[in-house]
Amino acid sequence: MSSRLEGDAFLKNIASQNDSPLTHEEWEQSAEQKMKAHEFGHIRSGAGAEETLRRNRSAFSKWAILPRMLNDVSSIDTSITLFGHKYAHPFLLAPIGMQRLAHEDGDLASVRAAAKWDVPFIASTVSSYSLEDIAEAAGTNPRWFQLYWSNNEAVSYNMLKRAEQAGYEAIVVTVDTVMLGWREEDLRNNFSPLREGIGKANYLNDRVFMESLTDTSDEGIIQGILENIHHPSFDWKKIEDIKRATTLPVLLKGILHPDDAILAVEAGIDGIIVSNHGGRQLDGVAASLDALPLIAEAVNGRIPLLLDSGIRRGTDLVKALALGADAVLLGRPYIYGLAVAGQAGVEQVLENFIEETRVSLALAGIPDISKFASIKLIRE
Ligand SMILES: Cc1cc2nc3c(=O)[nH]c(=O)nc-3n(C[C@H](O)[C@H](O)[C@H](O)COP(=O)(O)O)c2cc1C
Ligand SMILES: O=C(O)C(=O)c1ccccc1
Repeated sequence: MSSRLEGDAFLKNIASQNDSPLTHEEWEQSAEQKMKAHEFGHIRSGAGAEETLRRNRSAFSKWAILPRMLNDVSSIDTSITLFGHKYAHPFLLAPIGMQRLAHEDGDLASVRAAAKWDVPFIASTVSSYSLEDIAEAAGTNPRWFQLYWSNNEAVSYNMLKRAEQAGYEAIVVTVDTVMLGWREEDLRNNFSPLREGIGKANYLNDRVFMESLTDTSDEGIIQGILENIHHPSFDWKKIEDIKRATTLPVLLKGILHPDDAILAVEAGIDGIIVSNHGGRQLDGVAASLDALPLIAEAVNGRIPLLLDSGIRRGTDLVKALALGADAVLLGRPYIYGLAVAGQAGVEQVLENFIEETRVSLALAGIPDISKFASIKLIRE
């Protein structure tokens, strides 16, 4: 796939000869054509009646930007600093499990594409390749590790240690998935990628997990994963334990209520990812964009706020940052790139997102991200 954009963005956009999909909707359509219906359905769908999935998009169109003019935007600095690390762009790749559903090379292709554009990658607990293999493919590119708590706590702590040893820079603890949401698409198709072993790499590589099994057949391993990943007794006490167990910054992913954001700050948490898991967990909850202003007010700058669920283009990023986010996560869009064309597809999706973000920041009058306070949004 040839590069759409090289050199000056304006001239490049006009001269583009690239015939790959452009919008998120086009990538989604191409992915649907390539994939088996139940596999595509697992990625696309939300929980329940998909109210939240739809709301994640409509929330963005309810806000309109009041850009600033005459700010000299000839050079745009998109870099941000989180936990003492400087990152080139104000976005990261969201943790998405079982990427082998989309492409054989799975997470390895995604992390290589991320490395090409200096975009940090968040590896999932239920990845298709182990966190060590993903780290090796990342090379020097920054990566974070997303932890799903295991009922066998020793497995969780061992995964934390492995992530530290493999050079991960932060731990993302997902708190909205103590059990899977009511996923009607998967129920209809009787499909569970976890049951098919597509997300087992981190467990196979975990000495503590493997030694805990009485039955180490394929079936015994899957059973062990299912028993560990269903963790309804997860609570704030364990969050404090996790915080004590690692030297890395710890973020909570899946916070929507401002009071939970305050508890997170009080527990010494280093960052919050405002998220509703892409509408895949509790249906009917607020769009993360709508929860963000309340959380920003409660947290009052004490720790960084990230946001995901519904980010599809550069202008979405501008709105999220204007409402108080320090950075956003890109989810389904890069998985569709992966499904359509492997690493090259993810590279193309990221390149378009980076370039649209750059143009959007320039036209909003924001030459560098620290100037965000100057732009306003109005609610339609
Ligand atoms: C197929 C799929 C798998 C996911 N797996 C994980 C996961 O393993 N861990 C996690 O914390 N979030 C997971 N998520 C949620 C994403 O990290 C992110 O919150 C969500 O995709 C954001 O919504 P969006 O993709 O619509 O923008 C998954 C999402 C999808 C679509
Ligand atoms: O599909 C998901 O959204 C997800 O996060 C997940 C987590 C564990 C097992 C299967 C899916």
